[in-house]
Amino acid sequence: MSTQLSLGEWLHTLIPLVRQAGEAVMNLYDSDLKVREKADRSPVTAADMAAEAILVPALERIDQAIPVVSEEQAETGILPEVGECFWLVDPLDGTKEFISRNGEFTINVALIKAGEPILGVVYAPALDRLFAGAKGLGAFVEEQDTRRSLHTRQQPNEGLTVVSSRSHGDDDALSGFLRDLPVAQRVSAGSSLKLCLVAAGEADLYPRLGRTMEWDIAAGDAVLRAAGGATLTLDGARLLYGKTGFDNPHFAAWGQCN
Ligand SMILES: Nc1ncnc2c1ncn2[C@@H]1O[C@H](COP(=O)(O)O)[C@@H](OP(=O)(O)O)[C@H]1O
Ligand SMILES: [Mg+2]
Repeated sequence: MSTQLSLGEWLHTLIPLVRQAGEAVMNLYDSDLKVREKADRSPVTAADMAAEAILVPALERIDQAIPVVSEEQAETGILPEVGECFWLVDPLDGTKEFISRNGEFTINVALIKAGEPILGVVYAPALDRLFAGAKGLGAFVEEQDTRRSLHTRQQPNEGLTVVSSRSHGDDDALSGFLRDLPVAQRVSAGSSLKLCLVAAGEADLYPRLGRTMEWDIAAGDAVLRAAGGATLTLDGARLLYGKTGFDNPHFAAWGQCN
């Protein structure tokens, strides 16, 4: 990694940038949105584009040596060659939640090194929650003008709180996956917030048995790992990033796994 900045300095630089992208998204939240459907049939709006237009040039300016892979650029075929170290950006994750105006959408920036998400910032501007974390530095959330550190929790005696997608059902597969686990309750949430809820000890498990792309989850996964959690493939291996095509296999994100 050629950057002169440490992970702590990167976090310090990124947080105002991600907040700025969040402001641009919120400026469009109450407007009359035009929604276009992409090739994968997921929606995209002017808010996705506005946030990307802030994040991508800023990251490239700070360190030209680190390639940036961003969702909407990837959709138009702009995919840089990535080496050991690169950025993954989802300028608006949970676009469906943004369109239905339930607040559960996020701006996501992650730094990948050797297949591992080593730094991530996830901002939910409508909820006033910004999650961040980096390898070796731990994880934290900023809300209501205060910052507190985040840790995953031990599995409660009464059973697991399982969080799953609000908009992308994988119900049969999910029920099968959960059949032999001690589930106390199931909750739904949009976007990468699910990973952050596990990082914050507000949930214990997020199984995703449907399609996701690396930029959807890398920042939330970085926060989760920094808070003590793990994201595993169904074979039990740690999920890796920088895969051909940037799509993910099915996975389960755990607060604590034994
Ligand atoms: N069939 C599919 N192909 C590609 N991505 C999909 C998909 N179904 C869901 N997703 C991804 O899942 C994300 C939403 O996750 P969730 O269901 O957990 O809220 C979407 O992110 P975007 O909103 O950034 O497009 C979208 O990229
Ligand atoms: Mg997106």
